[in-house]
Amino acid sequence: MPESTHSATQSFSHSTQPRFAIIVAGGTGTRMGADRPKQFLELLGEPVLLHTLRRFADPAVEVQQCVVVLPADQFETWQQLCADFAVTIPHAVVAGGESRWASVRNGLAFLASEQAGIVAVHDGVRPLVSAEVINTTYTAAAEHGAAIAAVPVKDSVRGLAQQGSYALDRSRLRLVQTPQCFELTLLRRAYQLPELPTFTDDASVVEDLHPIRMVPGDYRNLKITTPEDLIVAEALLRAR
Ligand SMILES: Nc1ccn([C@@H]2O[C@H](COP(=O)(O)OP(=O)(O)OP(=O)(O)O)[C@@H](O)[C@H]2O)c(=O)n1
Ligand SMILES: C[C@](O)(CO)[C@H](O)COP(=O)(O)O
Repeated sequence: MPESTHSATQSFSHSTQPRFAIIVAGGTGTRMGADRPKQFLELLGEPVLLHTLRRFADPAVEVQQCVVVLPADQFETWQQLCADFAVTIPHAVVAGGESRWASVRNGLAFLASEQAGIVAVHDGVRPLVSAEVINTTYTAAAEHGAAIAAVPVKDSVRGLAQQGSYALDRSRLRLVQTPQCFELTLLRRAYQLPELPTFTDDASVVEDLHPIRMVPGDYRNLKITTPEDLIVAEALLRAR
């Protein structure tokens, strides 16, 4: 596998490659409006972030190294939660940045530069991700260089016009989830580019360098963003 290339696309080995995970939990959860960042709120008695970390510690997923990105002022909170919940899952903790983009960049910088393999970026607030979705995304990225989980749009969708609105063809749209998996050197190159003002996900950082493969996500893999998401997430966890 080339360490770096100037061509628009690279070809990647189909063989099993080492797997790394960056779990981004460096946000403050303004839309949740809770008394603490939403990654520390409890679902069925355990912090959201602990549920998420467990998903990546599942032996069925075979992740070699897991990096958790946290707000710099929340290290002690997490340390205390790990003690309270007797967490023994090995993971590194790295300080996040002002934006999700900066948090991913910091997580990436932690992974040793000589490492090669596939890295998953996953939201710390998507605690319901299944081993199947994680494995499918890693496998597709090992084959194609870049793969993300996504689901078809179920509702009708309209765009905003200067006056009124217009219908969009939902069959050509997908809702993007995490994990988003990439060949490590590709993601490193992408995160050397300037931060996009429209940034919301890693695929948008990589797409100018390499095509993004979409693999089936899961409607249950919801992102906890606003208070009603906690109710749905608890119901889904109970149904597991
Ligand atoms: N500076 C940031 C901002 C976000 N995230 C993480 O990116 C994921 C998705 O972001 P989002 O749901 O927007 O989380 P928050 O930024 O915390 O929420 P809000 O936008 O409502 O403030 C979350 O796991 C969040 O912790 C991060 O690591 N660093
Ligand atoms: C990456 C992501 O989860 C894809 O849906 C999402 O874009 C991140 O959430 P944000 O609220 O836009 O930061």
